[in-house]
Amino acid sequence: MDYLDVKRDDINYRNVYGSTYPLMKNAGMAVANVFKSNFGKNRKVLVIAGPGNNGGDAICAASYLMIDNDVYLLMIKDPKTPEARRAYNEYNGISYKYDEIDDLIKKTEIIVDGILGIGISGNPREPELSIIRRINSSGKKVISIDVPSGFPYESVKPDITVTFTDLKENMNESNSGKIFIADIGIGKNIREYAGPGDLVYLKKPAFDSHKGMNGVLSIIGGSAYYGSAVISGLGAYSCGIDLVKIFTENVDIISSYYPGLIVRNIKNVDEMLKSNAFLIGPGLGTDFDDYDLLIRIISSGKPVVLDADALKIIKKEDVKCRNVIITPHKMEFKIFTSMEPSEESAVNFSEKYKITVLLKGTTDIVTDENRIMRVPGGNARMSMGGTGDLLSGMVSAFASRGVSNFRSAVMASYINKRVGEQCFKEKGYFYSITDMIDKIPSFINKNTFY
Ligand SMILES: NC(=O)C1=CN([C@@H]2O[C@H](COP(=O)(O)OP(=O)(O)OC[C@H]3O[C@@H](n4cnc5c(N)ncnc54)[C@H](O)[C@@H]3O)[C@@H](O)[C@H]2O)[C@@H](O)CC1
Repeated sequence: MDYLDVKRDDINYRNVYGSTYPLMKNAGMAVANVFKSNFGKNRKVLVIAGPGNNGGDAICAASYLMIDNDVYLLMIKDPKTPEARRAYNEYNGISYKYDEIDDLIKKTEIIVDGILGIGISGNPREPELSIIRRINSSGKKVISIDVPSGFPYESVKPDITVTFTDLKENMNESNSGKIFIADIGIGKNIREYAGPGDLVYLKKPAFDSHKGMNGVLSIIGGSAYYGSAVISGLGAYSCGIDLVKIFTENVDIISSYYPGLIVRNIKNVDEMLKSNAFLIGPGLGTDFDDYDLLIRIISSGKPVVLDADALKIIKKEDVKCRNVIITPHKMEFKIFTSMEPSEESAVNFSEKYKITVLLKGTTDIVTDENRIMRVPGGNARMSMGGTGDLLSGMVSAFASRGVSNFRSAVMASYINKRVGEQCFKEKGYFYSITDMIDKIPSFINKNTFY
């Protein structure tokens, strides 16, 4: 688990329950419970709280620890987040300021470290760095909250770390002491169902970006249905990527649709293979006969999304252990996998073939060999032609921007469902695919770059 995973969970929890404060209280209680089982009670405890939610957890822990210990709460700075402020307002004990730290350390037997959690960016600055060093040279027992403060840079060396939900990247006993993993109440309904938090994986383009840095996508299609490749291309552009190139036999026709699309003859393989990701299938037709080209693309090692007719042409054996995402509806799933379409089949297939599966339905299922995510919603109008092309365009766009296959599929599915719902609200059963495309940029813009 890394910072983005935690952020994702928090946003989705807040989206469902309104506030993450219950998680903070549970985190504080988990720390107090681990404290009690390791150090007993009637101890002199210094709880050091930073300004973020890690500090909020520390304040909540102090509230629970006060019940059967002497607690000194040291606030390094004023709490900055709404949850940490609430924890501080509800705290009934006395709190101390940074300049009293040396006296407080002397007085105490055990230090609870809630200075910096997983929200750290860069090496700890002052005064946090000095506090980390003071703690390490104090000789006191230390229990860290979520991660040792400063981690993964110069950090507290605790005896114990109570971490939440799952181990954080690169944590081990030599940098974190004895590790306890606490469940703080992020249930399956948050972990396995998509929400706006699933958009955290899209990175903001660098200020000095130049053309091609933020995704170049090759679409192989448009041989039989010209518009399908165009819809995928427009969907991809709506996700903020730099270049969308369509490789097809029908260059003149497809070029006439939209000036932003780069349309090339399918024989320009060298140019095609320079992209960051590929989408094979929209409008490709089942008569497409250059199988060697498709295998060359799949063997490139870059992310490849297979949709529509590609799922009728390409054999499942040829995608095994490849960097591939498939986006079938139920019938395509059946044709491609020879399995009855269901959540269980999608999971089994992705485990066996080690690829990402996005099985479309009233609830989309996204699964790779390790995880599953469900994306419910949408409406009956989404059975119109083009919604699948739009979805696969978005999946491949995110993959071209360096988002992992699983996260690209979840993000695209979530956006597709919500945008379809927005259109339904405005136009009922009478909206069109271009209505959906038009709504994508503002939806993404509203839900990214926290
Ligand atoms: N889903 C979860 O796992 C939950 C996690 N919670 C806690 O929330 C923490 C993350 O909270 P936040 O995102 O508020 O982040 P943190 O509290 O870890 O840190 C953010 C604060 O540190 C400052 N900061 C960042 N880098 C710094 C540096 N290099 N030197 C000095 N100061 C620096 C920032 O200005 C900000 O005030 C987790 O570690 C965990 O303790 C809980 O509150 C509840 C839910």
